[in-house]
Parts: sequence; structure tokens; C-alpha cells
Amino acid sequence: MTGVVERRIGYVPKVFVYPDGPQLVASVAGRLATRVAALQAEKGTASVVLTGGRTGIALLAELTAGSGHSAVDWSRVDFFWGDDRFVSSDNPDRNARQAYEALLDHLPVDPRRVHVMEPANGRFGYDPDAAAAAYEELLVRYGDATGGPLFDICLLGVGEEGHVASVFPDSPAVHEERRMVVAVRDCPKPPPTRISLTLPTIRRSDQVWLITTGAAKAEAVAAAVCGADQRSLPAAGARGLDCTLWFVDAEAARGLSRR
Ligand SMILES: O=C1O[C@H](COP(=O)(O)O)[C@@H](O)[C@H](O)[C@H]1O
Repeated sequence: MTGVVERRIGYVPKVFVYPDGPQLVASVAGRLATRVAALQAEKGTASVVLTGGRTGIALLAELTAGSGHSAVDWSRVDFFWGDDRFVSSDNPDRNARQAYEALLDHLPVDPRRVHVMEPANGRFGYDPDAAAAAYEELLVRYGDATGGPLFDICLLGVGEEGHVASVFPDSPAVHEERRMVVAVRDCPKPPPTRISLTLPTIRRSDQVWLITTGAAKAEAVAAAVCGADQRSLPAAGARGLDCTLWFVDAEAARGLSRR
């Protein structure tokens, strides 16, 4: 990991800064494969929450291309999503579709373990609330079956204004304490209707890995790492039970050195 700077800020979160995006995704892909293989060696399976977004999808493509993936038994990984866009399944905006193209189509995954959020042309038609409720039910069943933390690793991208999954600043979703999964409407970033895990559900992950690149993210990264209010900066509320790791490139880390 040439040129990687590691900074500890209090106990958590831990921030890893890379010179650029390609070095970041190469390193995080290797780390993810190693962690998943270790979890499988320890308990037989692993659960990973996937993210959309440019860096998140680049990470999945790197995982497919790199050599580290051979250490993992992909048929024993449960895949979930932090959020998806409530559009038709064939819409290129779908996070699930992008994840299939970048990773899942290329690996011997068990389709029964790939837990996609319902699209707008799915089982419930155009009813995002029913789609969110169905995903919540699935998580409840999964949680009952596994016990302990819901997810081993939750990958999250970060928006310029600090959103994670589809939990946007000062939105109804950021105030949600009871529901595990919600329908999100009127998103400031298109498409406007989405399904998202809530922050309390994200916090049921053993490890939360936030990955982001570019100068446009610098302010959000600095504020979240320094403990901003999650209502105005949801990324600040994305924490893991065991650890919270931030993987950022030098541009996105710029604001950290100013604090
Ligand atoms: O809309 C979304 O955006 C974020 C971040 O995307 P990026 O392209 O700025 O990295 C992503 O994490 C989220 O899953 C997605 O639905």
C-alpha cells in the first residue's frame, strides 16, 4: 500500500488515506477479500452490504479483476444492499444492476444469498413502502437465523452533502428510529424514489466501511469524521459495532488536515 497514510481519530473512526482512487479501490478490494475469507474460515459464512455510487461500483469491478477474490468462497456470502433506486430492474440507475455487471455476474455466487431490494416492476409494482417492508421482513428473518450483528461488513459511499445509502440530510429517513428499511421520496439526487436501510440498521453491522473519493467530498468527510450531527450529515451516524473505517483518497481527505 504505497503512500497510504493511516490516522486514528480518537478510538473510532479510523481513516485510511490513499494517493488516488485506483490505489484506494485496489487496496480496499484486497482487504475485503481477506476479511471475507477470514470470516468464512471462522464461521463458515460472511454477510456484506453493497453500495452504489462511483467508488463503490469501481470497488466491485476491482474485486472481480484482482487476484484476491480466489481466496473467497462466493457461494457462502450473503449480499445485501444499503440502498437502491426504486426504478425498473433493467434501469441502468439500479445499484443492484450495476453490482451484477461489476461483480455478481462474474463470480459463482449463490442466487439465494443475493438479497436485492425490490424494483419498481417487482413483486409489489410501484409501491416503494411495500418494497421497503418486504426487505425489512427479510432482514428480520435473517437476523433471527444468524443472531448477533446483522451484517459483517457494510460498505457505504458518501454523497457530497453527506448522505449514506439513501439517507439524506434533514430528510424523514434520517429521523427514523423504528423502521429498519424505509421508502425514500423526493431525494435531492435523482432518481427521487429509493429504498434504504436506516441508520440504526446500518449500525447493526460489525464493521462499517465508508469509501469515497474526490475533492467534492472533502467537506462531508471532514465533518463526519469529526462527529457532526447525523441529522444534517447522515454519514456521521454510520458506525460499526466493532469498527468504523473510512477509505478516502487524498482529495477527499483534504478537509481533515485543516481540522
Ligand atoms: O445515490 C447514491 O449515491 C451514493 C454516493 O455516490 P457517489 O457516486 O457520489 O460515490 C451511494 O453511496 C449510494 O449507494 C447511491 O444510491
